[in-house]
Amino acid sequence: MMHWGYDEHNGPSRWKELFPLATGDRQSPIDIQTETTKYDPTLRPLYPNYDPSSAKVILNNGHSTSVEFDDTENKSVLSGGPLIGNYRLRQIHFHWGPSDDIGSEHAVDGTKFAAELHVVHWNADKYASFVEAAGQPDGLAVMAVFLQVGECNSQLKKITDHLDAIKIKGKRHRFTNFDPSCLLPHSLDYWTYLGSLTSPPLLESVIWIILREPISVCSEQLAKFRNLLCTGEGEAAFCMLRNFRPPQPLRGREVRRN
Ligand SMILES: COc1ccc(C)cc1NC(=O)Nc1ccc2c(c1)[B-](O)(O)OC2
Ligand SMILES: [Zn+2]
Repeated sequence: MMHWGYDEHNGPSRWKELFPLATGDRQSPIDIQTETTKYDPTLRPLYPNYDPSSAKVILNNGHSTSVEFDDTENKSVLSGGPLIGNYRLRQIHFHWGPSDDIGSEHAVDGTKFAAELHVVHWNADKYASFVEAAGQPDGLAVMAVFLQVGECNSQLKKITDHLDAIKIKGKRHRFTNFDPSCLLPHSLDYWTYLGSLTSPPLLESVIWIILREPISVCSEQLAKFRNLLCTGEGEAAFCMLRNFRPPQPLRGREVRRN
């Protein structure tokens, strides 16, 4: 396998050949069995507090499209929920599939959504950098939001309108004055569990916070994500039709809800 991806020859079923954590006991995503989630009265409300000027750039990294934020100071942070202290916003990105009936990474009682937004934060109270935090069991906090196919999402349009400019892998475009809270649903009720990155290096450093209410996305917007290329300048063009990892074994982990 030359470089990991989501095709038959380099996809999730083969990642364990290069990334042994793939078979670890706190891997993500998972299928959330809502009947076995445990209400925890000690869980606090989520408190996202983002400064739109932290947004810097939107890019195509060959595996997804991401908006990167200035994480050199605590300008945009997530606190509350299951978290101790402030987790600093680093980037947001999306996962989707080749058709509207699949695409999310986490599932709910076996049901997948059309796509999934990940809002990635790192524990800047305890660690000096994202990469250091990514190696620690309490290093990262990722808020996941399900995208349910239906009405076009006018807030998501701020992202999909820029995808043509970053069609090719490696392309980046200035993208500022953007507060990712605009992509959150009305309710910030959530499930939470301990897991991992869902793509290599699959590090087991993520406190997952999955919002229970989805946001909407329409087929035309999903088609724009699939129009991105996972190939670079001068390479044979291949579209980014899918970039989701299927659910992984729970291995006895508890999923709590507020
Ligand atoms: C330590 O990992 C890196 C080190 C240096 C660079 C430049 C990139 C990475 N990779 C990385 O952050 N992946 C990554 C980060 C966060 C999330 C995911 C993947 B996801 O599971 O999809 O959602 C949350
Ligand atoms: Zn992700």
